[in-house]
Amino acid sequence: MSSKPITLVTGNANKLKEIIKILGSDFPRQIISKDIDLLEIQGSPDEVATAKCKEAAKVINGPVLVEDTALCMKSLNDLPGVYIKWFLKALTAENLHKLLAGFEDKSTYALCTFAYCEKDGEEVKIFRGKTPGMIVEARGPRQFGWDPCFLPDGFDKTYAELDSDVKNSISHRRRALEELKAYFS
Ligand SMILES: O=c1nc[nH]c2c1ncn2[C@H]1C[C@H](O)[C@@H](COP(=O)(O)OP(=O)(O)OP(=O)(O)O)O1
Ligand SMILES: [Mg+2]
Repeated sequence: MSSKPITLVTGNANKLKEIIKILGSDFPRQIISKDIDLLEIQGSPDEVATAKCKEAAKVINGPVLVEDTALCMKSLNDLPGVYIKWFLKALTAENLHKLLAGFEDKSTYALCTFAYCEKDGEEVKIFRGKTPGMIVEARGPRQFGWDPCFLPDGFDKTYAELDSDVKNSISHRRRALEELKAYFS
């Protein structure tokens, strides 16, 4: 495996902050970030992350890491899934819970999919993390996406209400990064 710095490509500053915090100072590879809004295809979370990674590898001459986050509602057969960004944009966090207004079952899981590739044309490695919970009316700071609407199982606070260290200890992103850390160490 190369020891070149890894370029993390994301247009989302909140994601970047969490990833750097979770990886911590003992991660063996240097991470540099690049803010490019990559084209996102339609498909499964793995397909979306893989396509993003290949796209990033074409732009960056070296190791690249990308991440895609999906929010999967059981009553909607896992939609909005990878399309959550557009649903959130259209509805805002204030109205997201209304998607499930006609359904008893509010259970939803957050899924984080990282895709890593050494360079353009090389195999793409996938790392996944999932956190189960449910959708509630927005509560807490409106700082990061759907955080105010997601109540992780076992907690009485939404992601937005939880201390960031607590979110980072149980989040979909944390769980995916544990897999990634295991691969790189
Ligand atoms: O932990 C999270 N807590 C709350 N909201 C979150 C979280 N993680 C992603 N999100 C939001 C951002 C975007 O509205 C959608 C995922 O879409 P997604 O394409 O992965 O993110 P993005 O386009 O903002 O950044 P990127 O440039 O890395 O693709 O869910
Ligand atoms: Mg995106």
